[in-house]
Amino acid sequence: MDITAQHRLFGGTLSFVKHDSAATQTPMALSVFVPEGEGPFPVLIWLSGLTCTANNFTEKAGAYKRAAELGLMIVAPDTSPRGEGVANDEAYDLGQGAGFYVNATQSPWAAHFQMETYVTHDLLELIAAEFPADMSRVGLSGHSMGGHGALTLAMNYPHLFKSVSAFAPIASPVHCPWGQKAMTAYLGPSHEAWERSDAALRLARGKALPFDEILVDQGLADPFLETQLMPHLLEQAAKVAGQKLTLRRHEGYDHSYYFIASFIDDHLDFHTRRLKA
Ligand SMILES: N[C@@H](CCC(=O)N[C@@H](CS)C(=O)NCC(=O)O)C(=O)O
Repeated sequence: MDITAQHRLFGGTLSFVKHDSAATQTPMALSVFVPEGEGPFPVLIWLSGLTCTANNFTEKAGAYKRAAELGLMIVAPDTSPRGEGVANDEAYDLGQGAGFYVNATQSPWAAHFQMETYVTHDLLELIAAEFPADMSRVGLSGHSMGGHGALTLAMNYPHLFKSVSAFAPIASPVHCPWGQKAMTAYLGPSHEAWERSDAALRLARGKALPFDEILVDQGLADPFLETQLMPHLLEQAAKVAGQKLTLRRHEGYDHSYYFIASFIDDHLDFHTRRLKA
C-alpha cells in the first residue's frame, strides 16, 4: 500500500491510497478518513457513480466534519480499474469509471473489471490490515451507479455489511438503459446473470436478506430520475418483500454532489446508529 497524500482535517486524517488488487490485477486508488483517537472505528464504505474517481466524494460531499464527530471511518474507492492495459469505451457509462460493482464474465472486460470481488474482498482486506477499522461494523452507501452497488452488494453479502443506504440509486439495472448496456457488456445477454445485480429484482423475488431499514434519498429535479433511476421499482419491491425502506423524495434537488452534501449527515447518522448498536 502507498499513501500518496495525507491531510489532517477535523482532528482526523484523510489518506489517499494506492494498492495492488488481486481481483482487478491493477493498482486501485481510494481515500480513507480516520477520525481522531485509537479506534477500532466503525467504517462506512462509499461507492461513487459514473465518471467518478475516489476524489469526487472526498472533495465534494462534505462528509468528514460529521464523521469526525461520530467517530466514523469513511472509505471511498475508485469506480473501476484503470490504466493503459485496461479495456475502455469512449462512452462515459461503460468501461473505466463505470465498473458497476459486478464481476465481468465477458471479453474484453473480464480480465480486470472484477469490482464485486474488489469491494467485498480486496478492499475490506486492505482496510482490516492497514487501518484501525472494526470489521464487524461496516456499512455501505453510494450514489447512482454506486447506490446500485451499495444495495446489491449489501443484499448479496449481508454477513459483511451491517447497514445500507443510497443516494439516487439505479434501482433496477434490468429496466434502464445504463444498466442494460453495462450488464450486457459485462455479464452477457442472459438476464438470469443480471438478477443478482439488480436490487429491485432481488428484493421482489425474496432473495435479498433483510436489513432493519434501508435509507434512500432522491432529488425530484434529478434529470435521470424517470429514465435511469426509477426508485418506484425499489419501493414496489420493498413492499412485496416486507423490507422497510425509507425513500425520501426531495423537491428541487438534482443528481449532483450538492444534493449529496445536503443530506450526507443524515446517512452518516443512520449508519452510525446501526453500526454502534
Ligand atoms: N452525463 C453525465 C453523467 C455523469 C454523472 O452525472 N455522474 C454522477 C454520478 S452518476 C457524478 O457523481 N458525477 C461526478 C460529480 O458530480 O462530481 C456526465 O458525464 O457528467
